[in-house]
Amino acid sequence: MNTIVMDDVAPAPTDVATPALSIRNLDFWYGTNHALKNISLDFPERQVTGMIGPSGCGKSTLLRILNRMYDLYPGQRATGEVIFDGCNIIAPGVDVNVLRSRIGMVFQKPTPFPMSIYDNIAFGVRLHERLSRAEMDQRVEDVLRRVALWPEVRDRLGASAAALSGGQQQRLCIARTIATRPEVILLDEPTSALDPISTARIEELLDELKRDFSIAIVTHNLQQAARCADRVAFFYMGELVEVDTADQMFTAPHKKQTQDYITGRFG
Ligand SMILES: Nc1ncnc2c1ncn2[C@@H]1O[C@H](COP(=O)(O)OP(=O)(O)OP(=O)(O)O)[C@@H](O)[C@H]1O
Repeated sequence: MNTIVMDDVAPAPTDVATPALSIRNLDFWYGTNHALKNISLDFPERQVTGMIGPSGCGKSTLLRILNRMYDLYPGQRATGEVIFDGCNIIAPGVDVNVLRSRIGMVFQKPTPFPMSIYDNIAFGVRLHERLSRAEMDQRVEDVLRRVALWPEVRDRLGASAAALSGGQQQRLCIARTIATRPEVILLDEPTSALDPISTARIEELLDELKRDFSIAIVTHNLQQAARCADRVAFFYMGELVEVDTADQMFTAPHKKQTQDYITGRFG
């Protein structure tokens, strides 16, 4: 297992049995725009955590913090702690390449690399591991089977990934993400560009993947959050309003803002 850092930190108090990730007192700024305010949230191991809330409430911003995507942009700044494997991953000194192999990200629009189906998967693996050709072939097959894409592509692994359908491309992107064997998978509205059948297949896949991975998903689709998530966090204007089990959130949320949002009174 590659290590990310540097200084260990004391475990944070938590309300979940085993958090894969713990956010404590997190603030985030885009220049002077204070986009996230004092967020504390745990992501339980091997569960799906759904993040919901109206447009602009900070869901995607939070997801991008979790694998340090904001590092790429000057003027964006986070304070607080995100504890992963005993380290604060937003502190200086973190190896972001290792971090991104252990906390993988899948985007809204399928973003296969402009290369073959095989190389889309092998590319990231080669950055972190030295596998023989046979081992790499096996890794590619394993992850394509895992996302239920193998029967559709086994005879054309050398073909361009761009020739796949949108739903197939998104499953390839998930295969690419799990190929480096991360502990956490972040998904930012992964089905919003897909048809209902492709969406259902991705949702089934999430249910299967949570046996091995801890998953955080941002979605605008409340039915999707109810179907896929074990826990749901509701955000509003940069603040975390409420987090609870999906059952509780969709049947009897504690806060009025949550209730108004899930019953469609705003958003
Ligand atoms: N690159 C940026 N520069 C400046 N402000 C930004 C940037 N990206 C997002 N913001 C602002 O940060 C806040 C949170 O945006 P974010 O995209 O995280 O919200 P969201 O809940 O994911 O919205 P949506 O559901 O529409 O994707 C918003 O006020 C938004 O305008």
